[in-house]
Amino acid sequence: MAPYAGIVTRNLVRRYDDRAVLDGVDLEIAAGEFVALLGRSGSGKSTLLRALAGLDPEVDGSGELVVPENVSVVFQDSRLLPWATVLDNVVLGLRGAEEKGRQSLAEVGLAGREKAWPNELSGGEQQRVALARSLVREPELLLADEPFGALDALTRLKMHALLRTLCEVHRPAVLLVTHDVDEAVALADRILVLEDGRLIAEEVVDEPAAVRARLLDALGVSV
Ligand SMILES: Nc1ncnc2c1ncn2[C@@H]1O[C@H](COP(=O)(O)OP(=O)(O)OP(=O)(O)O)[C@@H](O)[C@H]1O
Repeated sequence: MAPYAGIVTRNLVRRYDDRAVLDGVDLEIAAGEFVALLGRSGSGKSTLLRALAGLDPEVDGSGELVVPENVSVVFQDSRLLPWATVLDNVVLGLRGAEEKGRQSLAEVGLAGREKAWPNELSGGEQQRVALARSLVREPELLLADEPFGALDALTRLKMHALLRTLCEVHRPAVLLVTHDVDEAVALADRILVLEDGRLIAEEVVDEPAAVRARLLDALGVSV
């Protein structure tokens, strides 16, 4: 059987000492689907994402944990290497990928900046490089942990449009962790809410205004 191109978890549990920070998470994301994960601070969002990225050896799925092999992760800070050019940051570890790296940089709007150093770029541009670095690997699954959290509001809106376009072209499964209800509604096909390590709500984004109101309610924000 071909490997599943999205995510499946069943009863995913992560404990710190005796406390279950992930407390039986069942999650499915289909190939090409864009899912946002909302939750209050401390609800376990980053813990779940780390587990899905294979970065947490302690996670315990007494059921199943299936993720594709080719996973890319984007974080809130771009994590570029300061001593490598923009292009080298994109293709680092990939042989013979310069041309693809250039194409990826063009896709994120940075054609001509290949030889720049990371510190010559704005925060938004650095996140564009981080996106190019992810996409050049043609991931089946893109995990993003508040990738736009440190950007100003206008840059964030531009990055939303860019990410949507890139995902429509490349069609990875996406799990985007965010604090921002409006960001989730603008970007995702489906939104999940995590509370104390459990998924407590799910919304398919069909009527954005109604979905937004229900999500705020699920998050305990009264409007
Ligand atoms: N290394 C650790 N040791 C002990 N507890 C931890 C550790 N890492 C995370 N936790 C705890 O797990 C819980 C979930 O943390 P996590 O970072 O996943 O939350 P989050 O929803 O991503 O929060 P935020 O939105 O603030 O980033 C928190 O209560 C946190 O204190």
